[in-house]
Amino acid sequence: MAKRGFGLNGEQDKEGRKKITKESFRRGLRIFSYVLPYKYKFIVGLGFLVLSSLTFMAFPYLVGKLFDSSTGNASGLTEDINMIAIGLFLIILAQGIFSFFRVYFFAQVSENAVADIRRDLYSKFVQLPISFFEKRRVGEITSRITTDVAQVQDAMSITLAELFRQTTTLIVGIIIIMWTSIKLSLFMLATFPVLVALALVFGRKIKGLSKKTQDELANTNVIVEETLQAINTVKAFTNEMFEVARYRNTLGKAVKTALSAAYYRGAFITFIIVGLFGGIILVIWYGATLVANGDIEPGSLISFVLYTVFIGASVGGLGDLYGKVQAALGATERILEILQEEEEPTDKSPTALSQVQRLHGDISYNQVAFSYPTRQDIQVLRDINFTVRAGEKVALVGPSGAGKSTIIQLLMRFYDVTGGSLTVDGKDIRNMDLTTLRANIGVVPQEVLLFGGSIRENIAYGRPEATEQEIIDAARKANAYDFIMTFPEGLDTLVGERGIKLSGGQRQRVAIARAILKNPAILVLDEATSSLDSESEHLVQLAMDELMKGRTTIVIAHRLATIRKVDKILVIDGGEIVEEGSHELLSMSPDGIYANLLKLQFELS
Ligand SMILES: Nc1ncnc2c1ncn2[C@@H]1O[C@H](COP(=O)(O)OP(=O)(O)OP(=O)(O)O)[C@@H](O)[C@H]1O
Repeated sequence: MAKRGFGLNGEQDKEGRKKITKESFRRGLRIFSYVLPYKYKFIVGLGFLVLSSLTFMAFPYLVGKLFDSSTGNASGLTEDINMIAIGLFLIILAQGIFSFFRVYFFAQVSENAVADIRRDLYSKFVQLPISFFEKRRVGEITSRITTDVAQVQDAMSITLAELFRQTTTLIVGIIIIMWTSIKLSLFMLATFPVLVALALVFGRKIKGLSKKTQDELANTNVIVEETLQAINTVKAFTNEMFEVARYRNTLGKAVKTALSAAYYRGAFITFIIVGLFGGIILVIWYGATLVANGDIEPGSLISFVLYTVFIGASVGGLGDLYGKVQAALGATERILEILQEEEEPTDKSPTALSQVQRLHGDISYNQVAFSYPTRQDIQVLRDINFTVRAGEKVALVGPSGAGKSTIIQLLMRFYDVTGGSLTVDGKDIRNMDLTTLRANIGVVPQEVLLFGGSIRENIAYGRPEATEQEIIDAARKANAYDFIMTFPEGLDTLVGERGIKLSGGQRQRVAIARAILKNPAILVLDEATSSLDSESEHLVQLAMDELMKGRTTIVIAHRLATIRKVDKILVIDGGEIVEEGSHELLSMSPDGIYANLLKLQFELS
């Protein structure tokens, strides 16, 4: 099951709707700050909305007059049937033109405002700390930027206009019918509120169900997303049918909810038809007796009935809109919650990267302890003490889950230490500018993920402003240039989706070229666990050696053969440093973990 919504509070139900209270409404209105830059267009759109809503109200009046003049009951301006018909036509024409401009202007406002919201959300997402993403599923985060924003857009363009139109119809309609005949109006209104109340209760139930249907559908999408992202795993485990069954199951649930929603929707429509038309028959019957008594003109009865239909339709529509406003308020709340999340303290100025101060690369871990924010009960690191002087090379070895990657994550300040301190060039990294720190660290990760663009773009990711020559030099140093040139499009070869798929060793060399281009003072090499063929391995190793020159390097080593030359090896186990020393020293103590790991790997190979 997807976790739903962020920080749902008491006023927000589990379906993500928001009770319409004064407070929630006031908070929801804050999203309209995004409309402010387009306020003039918004006001013009609003003007057309008022005009189109009001012109429409003249329609029943003129139809009544048309009827009166056809039966010879009219006088003055409304005597001429043709004139009234032309008037009617003009009104409809005006209504059509006003509606066009209303839609046009509101679309301009909502499309732009919504793009601004999406831009801000995205910019927020990429600047939020890693811990934010660990607490949520990707599908859930993307739905903020897609579904929730779409709901706000609906609210800004359609819902708001409809709300206004229906309310105007209701109020102006009631005023006009009162003015036409108090008696008939009172008769109509005596039957109407009952229908209104029932319609609202019904409407609410339906909104709840349709939201539930949407959520069930979202759950089915989560399965599609997850399995498509990990399609290799699904196939490797021959779990296709298992996934199909899982998907079918959730689809079944969605259909069940959708059908139950449809049942209520059908009943609602029946109720509206029977109830409202029944009401209209009553009004016509009573109105006919008034006409027979000479209390009102026949034309007025026709106008009255038309206004009653309008009023009825707007009441039905308002029930629908109530749910939409609720949903939009819920979506707004979730969007605003994200926009208020605290970003990482990186330097966002445009010159930040070009003016980064270069660090020496002295690193020191002082009694570092750490637990992940999502699992605070488990201490992943305890009492980690070591220093790496600028230019030195240190290797971290140890069993899987020992805490090696965590040690690196702390250096990147993806998380803050929970005990002790971590200094670079003698300064606690918590007091250091985050952009400076990260700009000085280059990472070649275990699993290199390339972006879907060209090889050139992927290398230039290390320094987007790099020149063509610098990119080529970096590719050469990384032993990547030769294989890149074997592709017909060279550096322009697309990788990933729709492009060429690079082998593990090739991807690593692209990542190395990227790191060379970044030219960091500190380097983190996370060795691939999967071994490459010896030719590829040799090329990668040479590229790594080139990359390490003159940089402080921390290697997470899985294949011990590659780290004999490092200055110091730290053996990590259970979140602690259990052995420390050079390869020669550690391999000499026969009972040591390192010596045993070495023996094990030797036997395996
Ligand atoms: N993001 C996370 N949230 C919570 N716990 C985590 C997280 N990442 C790792 N852990 C836990 O922290 C411990 C150390 O993990 P870490 O990835 O540092 O080990 P490692 O030595 O790098 O292992 P490997 O060699 O398999 O990569 C493990 O028990 C792991 O389950």
